[in-house]
Amino acid sequence: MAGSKFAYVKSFEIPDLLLPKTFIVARLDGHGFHRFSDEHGFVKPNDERALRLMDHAATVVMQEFSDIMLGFGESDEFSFLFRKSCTLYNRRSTKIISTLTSLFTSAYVMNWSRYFEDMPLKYPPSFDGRIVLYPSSTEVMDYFSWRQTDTHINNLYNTTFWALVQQGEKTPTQAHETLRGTVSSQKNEILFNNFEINYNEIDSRFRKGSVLVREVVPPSLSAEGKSSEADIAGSVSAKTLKPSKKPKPVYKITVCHCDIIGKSFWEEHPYLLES
Ligand SMILES: Nc1nc2c(ncn2[C@@H]2O[C@H](COP(=O)(O)OP(=O)(O)OP(=O)(O)O)[C@@H](O)[C@H]2O)c(=O)[nH]1
Ligand SMILES: [Mg+2]
Repeated sequence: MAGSKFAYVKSFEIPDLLLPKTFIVARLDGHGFHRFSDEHGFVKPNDERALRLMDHAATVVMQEFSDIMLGFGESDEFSFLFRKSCTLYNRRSTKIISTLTSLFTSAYVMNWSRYFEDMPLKYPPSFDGRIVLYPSSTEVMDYFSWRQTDTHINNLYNTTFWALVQQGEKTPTQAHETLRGTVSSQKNEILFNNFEINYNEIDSRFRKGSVLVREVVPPSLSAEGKSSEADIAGSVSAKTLKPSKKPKPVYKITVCHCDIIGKSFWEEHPYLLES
């Protein structure tokens, strides 16, 4: 319909470009997962199948979008960090977040039966998505520390709550009452003294969440790395005027459940915050 008398309506579409040279963080969150987890019989407080499915969907997203350097997931949410120089879709905000959210959701649905073999999907799950821009690496590191601290706080609370209900035979109201105003050390004591649970021995997947890192594959281990090196050597020996190619780094995505609070994780992976 370009050129028709109706085409003026296009001018109402306002550009929504993201500020250049800033870190893009996208966070997706399951919509109404309180009900979704109940209806699909998620184990309380943590369902390993559900968490692995989230990791799988996030890996699909990171394989598709090579500008995403890091993912962090807990419960029904996943955060993704894009490299600062990312020019994906000319940094159009809604194009990025809608494509990301829809790919994550379809990957979640497509792989559901791998993780929930005996539980058919009863209705289509959905996720919301948002983008936040951060000006420097300090805020990016603090963002991920914030999410992992949240994982810890929620998991310690939920673990203690469900121990009181499932093993301590308290009603949910009584369990909430017992936990009201308690600090971490008191919850640890309740777990240890009443249920012989050492919180630090609980699976790190539950305590720390999932960290998906785009790892650099050393050139010697990557076929692409080798060919890039050959390109450089070739361009020098042939004495052509072609610009010499920098070897392209080759990446793989690894999943771990490590500590990302503070600086040491980032010092071990400095390229995550480079341009
Ligand atoms: N049993 C169980 N429930 C889970 C698990 N992971 C997530 N959930 C549920 O998902 C909810 C996620 O929290 P929210 O995102 O705040 O709740 P929500 O219902 O999704 O609400 P909105 O995000 O606002 O739509 C938790 O409160 C749990 O009810 C799990 O491993 N086991
Ligand atoms: Mg949610």
